[in-house]
Amino acid sequence: MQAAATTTTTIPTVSAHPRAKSPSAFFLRSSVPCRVSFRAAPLPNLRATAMAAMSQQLIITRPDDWHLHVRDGEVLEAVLPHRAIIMPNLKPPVTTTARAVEYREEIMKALPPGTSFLPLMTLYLTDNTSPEEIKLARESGVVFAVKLYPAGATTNSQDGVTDVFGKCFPVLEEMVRQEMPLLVHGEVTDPHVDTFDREKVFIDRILAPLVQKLPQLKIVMEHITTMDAVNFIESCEGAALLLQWLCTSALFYDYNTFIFPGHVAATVTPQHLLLNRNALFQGGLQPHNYCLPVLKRETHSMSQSPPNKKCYQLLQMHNHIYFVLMNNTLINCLSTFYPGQAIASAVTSGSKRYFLGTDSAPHDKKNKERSCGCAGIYSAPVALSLYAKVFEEAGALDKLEAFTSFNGPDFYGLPRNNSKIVLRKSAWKVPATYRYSSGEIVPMSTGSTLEWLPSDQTEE
Ligand SMILES: O=C1C[C@@H](C(=O)O)NC(=O)N1
Repeated sequence: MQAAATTTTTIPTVSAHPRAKSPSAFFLRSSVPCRVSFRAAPLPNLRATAMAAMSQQLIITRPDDWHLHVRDGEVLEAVLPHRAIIMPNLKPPVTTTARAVEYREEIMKALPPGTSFLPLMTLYLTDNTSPEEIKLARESGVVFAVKLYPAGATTNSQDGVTDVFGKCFPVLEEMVRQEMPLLVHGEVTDPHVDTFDREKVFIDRILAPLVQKLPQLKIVMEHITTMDAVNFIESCEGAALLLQWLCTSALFYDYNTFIFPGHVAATVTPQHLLLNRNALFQGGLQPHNYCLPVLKRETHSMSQSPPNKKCYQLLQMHNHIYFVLMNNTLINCLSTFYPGQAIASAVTSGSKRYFLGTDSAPHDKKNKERSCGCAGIYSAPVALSLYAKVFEEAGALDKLEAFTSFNGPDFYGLPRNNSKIVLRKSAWKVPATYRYSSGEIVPMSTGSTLEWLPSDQTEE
């Protein structure tokens, strides 16, 4: 089982906010520009002095979470954070605007008075969702996006979509008209496709054709796990840039009349940056590292060595050419030449196409450890420390804030948060479990020591 499980902590609650010193407290409230400062701490007061290890700190704009599961009932109260896109895969799922409005109220009721938290609600797309529902969703002012789960792809996805083009196309067209983003769990569920290939096949069969058919649709590929996904995102970006360049050149008149496939972005979880599939089997079966999409090969995630930025830049350049040539072989060759750390390289490169989405998915410990355990990793309390670790190891701490706090709101056309948080270079131990009223939840990196400690910016 997991490494050293020694301490237990009460699960961080919203009421702990905004002055809480819990590592989870970084996630709350909203609001504009920023400053990343990396500096020697001035030891402003006694508390700071007590933090002997504190020698560096980062002040960044308060992050958001663009992919979060807060559940309902007791777990909802236990895990609620900040401004976040709230996933709709409850039991039963949030398939209508009316239910989304209700669920939002439940979330707001779970907040202590005075807490400013903005839940951005989503609709769960089914084969039977109607274009009228999308209009209602837009009119409600509450529903922010629509989530596509291929039926059977993950937790509570049995009511998801069975045939995107056959059953949902009119709805997707309406989403374009309503400027409603589509959030995608990008895995096919075809039993003949190997679990580890499901993301790649989804891109080939669904996502690439969808971008071609509806290039105006804003799409976020959630929790990407493979180099294939990075290539896809870069290809869309490359094609958009190239078309823009061609159209602004003397050959074409008004490039605004053309539609660019530049509306595709991705969220990335801490686990898909830091862990590979070995983490599922190290020293025995590790249910708390099981999530969907499942962890992938080392070549897709982070390695011990820092990602090679030169390789990434080359890959990006070739991708742009590739998109023009539409030649699959070329990209496959490139994957052979530049293997490894695809996701970490992309995320830490400074590209605006990637942003923070933890997919933090709490399940009670007993539901994770039973004979058929649930998929989902509870990362909310540790996520920011882990993202900081990835950027630090890549020598790219100066790009952390864009990933956590700018790229998401910029892509969605929302204001950036005003408030700041502090990340101190100060070792802290992740509790073995977080308790809530009916049980306990094991967090990612349980029992281990992390180096970046987030908290609200309360002084100076
Ligand atoms: O997409 C998802 C859903 C999530 C959950 O538990 O809701 N758990 C996962 O591992 N992946």
